[in-house]
Amino acid sequence: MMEKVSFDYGKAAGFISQEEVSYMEKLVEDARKVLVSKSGAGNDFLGWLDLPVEYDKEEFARIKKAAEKIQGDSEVLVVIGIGGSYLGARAAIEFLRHGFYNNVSKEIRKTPEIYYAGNSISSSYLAGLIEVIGDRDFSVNVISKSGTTTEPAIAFRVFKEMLEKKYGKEGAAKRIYATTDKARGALKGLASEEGYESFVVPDDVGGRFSVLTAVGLLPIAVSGADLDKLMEGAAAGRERALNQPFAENDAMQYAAVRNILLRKGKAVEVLANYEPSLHYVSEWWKQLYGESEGKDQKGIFPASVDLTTDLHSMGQFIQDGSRIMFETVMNVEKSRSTIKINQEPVDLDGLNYLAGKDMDFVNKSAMNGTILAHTDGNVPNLVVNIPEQNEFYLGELFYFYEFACGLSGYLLGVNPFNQPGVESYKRNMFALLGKPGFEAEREELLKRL
Ligand SMILES: O=P(O)(O)OC[C@H]1O[C@](O)(CO)[C@@H](O)[C@@H]1O
Repeated sequence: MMEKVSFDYGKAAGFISQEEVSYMEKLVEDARKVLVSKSGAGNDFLGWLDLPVEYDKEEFARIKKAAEKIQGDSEVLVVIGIGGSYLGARAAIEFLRHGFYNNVSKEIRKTPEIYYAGNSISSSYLAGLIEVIGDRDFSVNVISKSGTTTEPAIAFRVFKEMLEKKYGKEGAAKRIYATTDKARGALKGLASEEGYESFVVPDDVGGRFSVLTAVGLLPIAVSGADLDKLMEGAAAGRERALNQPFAENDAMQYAAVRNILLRKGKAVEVLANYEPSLHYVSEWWKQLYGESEGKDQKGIFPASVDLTTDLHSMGQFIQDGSRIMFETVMNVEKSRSTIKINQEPVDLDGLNYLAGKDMDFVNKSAMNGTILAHTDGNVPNLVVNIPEQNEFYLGELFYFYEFACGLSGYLLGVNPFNQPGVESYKRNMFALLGKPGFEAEREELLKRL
């Protein structure tokens, strides 16, 4: 059988019977029909379903060209965006490229350093980044679907001014790449006015589902990763998700099993990895599931841990704290590199019993031991197997999670494709900042502070 990203709930057998899973089959099958026929809630945001096979080929070629230009004329790329407008790119670059991407020598990396801005409002962070760039040549990819999000807009103002000081207005315009709505929003207006090269976030693709649009693809291409392979993997994932029957359909089974666990009171899902380079896959996943399912006072709270690191901090809680969670382990089957543990003539550190073994053997033993320990501690453990860290499997993994998320939202009875809840903090912040139009709210809030 061809290797693939796969889902395995075998270790959760003590918590979920085969029968229960089979009861879910019809429900998940119905959810798939609703999703694929685009007849459910939020159906105007389903462009991501077909992206791996129906993307804009002209724009795809332009993304690769722009990436080459940036690679040729910039030592640094600053990716400005927040939430779905940066997490996918960051997840992909960290998953696919060197573990110390920005720190390793240019000879090894071969592509520009990549930094992220506009994902907080910290002036210390931005000032630090400006120092890191120094007087080196750089370009900016500013990404905002709405084109009006405060965090990236502020960061962009700062970097735009820096670029214009350094290269003049015209020179700066050639180093600014704007990824935004095709017609609406302040960023679109700015891009047209100033003549920035622009890429489109399609109307029917929400931020958290946009990694396979220009939103993710331009920064990923600049990092030197292979976009074609990424899309191929996503297309393979799509093929399986859309067409395979429940018994062989990993995305459908993941949606079914997490829904069963939620109904048993497991309201938290902890996504665990054993590779630091998967940290941002978890961050991307948390937004995907959190924004899609956390509404109408419902949903599974998506949390994540980096292991074995967090076994020495959060491990106690997972093993023995409130029994509110299940755990989903991302298992990278074949590690990117191997390091052998050598024999020492005198076994002072007591590690000679591991001599001759690869570190990855130790890592996998830690993983397997932890899965069983947490299972014994009444935390159902699910596993997502990833054959190895390459573009193809990452594309497959992205699609697997996205498709399962759509199904899961429908099983929960929510609209998985909106995010009305994120507006509340924005309204308060605008009111406190004195943004025109928020005067009444401002009075009320000031009384409460
Ligand atoms: O791309 P935009 O419009 O700047 O939005 C960034 C992020 O902010 C949100 O709209 C939440 O405020 C997310 O859904 C989105 O991914």
